[in-house]
Amino acid sequence: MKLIKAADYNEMSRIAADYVIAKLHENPQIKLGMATGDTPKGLYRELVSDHRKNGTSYKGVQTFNLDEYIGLSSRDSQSYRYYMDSHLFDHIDIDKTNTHLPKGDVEDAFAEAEAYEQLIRDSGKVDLQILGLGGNGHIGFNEPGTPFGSTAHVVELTVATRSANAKFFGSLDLVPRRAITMGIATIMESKEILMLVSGEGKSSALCRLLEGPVEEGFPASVLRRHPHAMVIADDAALSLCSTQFAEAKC
Ligand SMILES: O=P(O)(O)OC[C@H]1O[C@](O)(CO)[C@@H](O)[C@@H]1O
Repeated sequence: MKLIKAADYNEMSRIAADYVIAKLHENPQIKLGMATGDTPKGLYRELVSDHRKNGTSYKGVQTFNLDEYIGLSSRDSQSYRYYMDSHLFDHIDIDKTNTHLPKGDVEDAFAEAEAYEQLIRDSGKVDLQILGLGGNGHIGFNEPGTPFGSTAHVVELTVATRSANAKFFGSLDLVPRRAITMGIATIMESKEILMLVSGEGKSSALCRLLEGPVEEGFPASVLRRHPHAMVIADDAALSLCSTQFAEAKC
């Protein structure tokens, strides 16, 4: 796993954007795996700004999001579909029919999870998967203990994850209890993975990812088995990690 150090959130976002844009120029039909949450907002802001300034086109791009809350429709301002439209898709020239997320407002969430896995498989491999890091090590909504072999599935969210996301809903009670997420095997099928980590609050999780064992109890640790995984972390996120690792520039 490769580690790139950034001074702060803005630098992390710019480095990530430059990387994504370079990949997009190499392959205008790139399949991007998208993440939500606070962390990638700066990346999306940079992509929008580059699109406006330099005209980078997304006409041939397909996207596949990691997850969606069960029970929220695409019009709900807390749904991940709404997040993606408002932070990125509405501001670039992407064909929205090429942007994919699991549907949260379906009758049969289990069937939707299976259909989403199939859709990703039928589309070929995701070229570049963007990830954030949950404080408990979750990636997508794969909570600690999720088997590394898991494909897209319905998940009961932990209180830790719901509490972390209560900031978006205003109260814990309003955070949905279930979600559909790509599985860990789905994520690991991507040709390349780019994880973004920012802030002191993520530092102990980041150290465990960089220095701890690879184990299902800490889902993100699986990335150490991926041949092309890269983490861009800012100084605050690296602040608790061992000096030796924190100073390593790969
Ligand atoms: O970027 P944040 O808001 O810290 O969230 C980290 C991770 O948690 C999630 O929001 C899910 O809880 C992911 O989508 C995200 O990658």
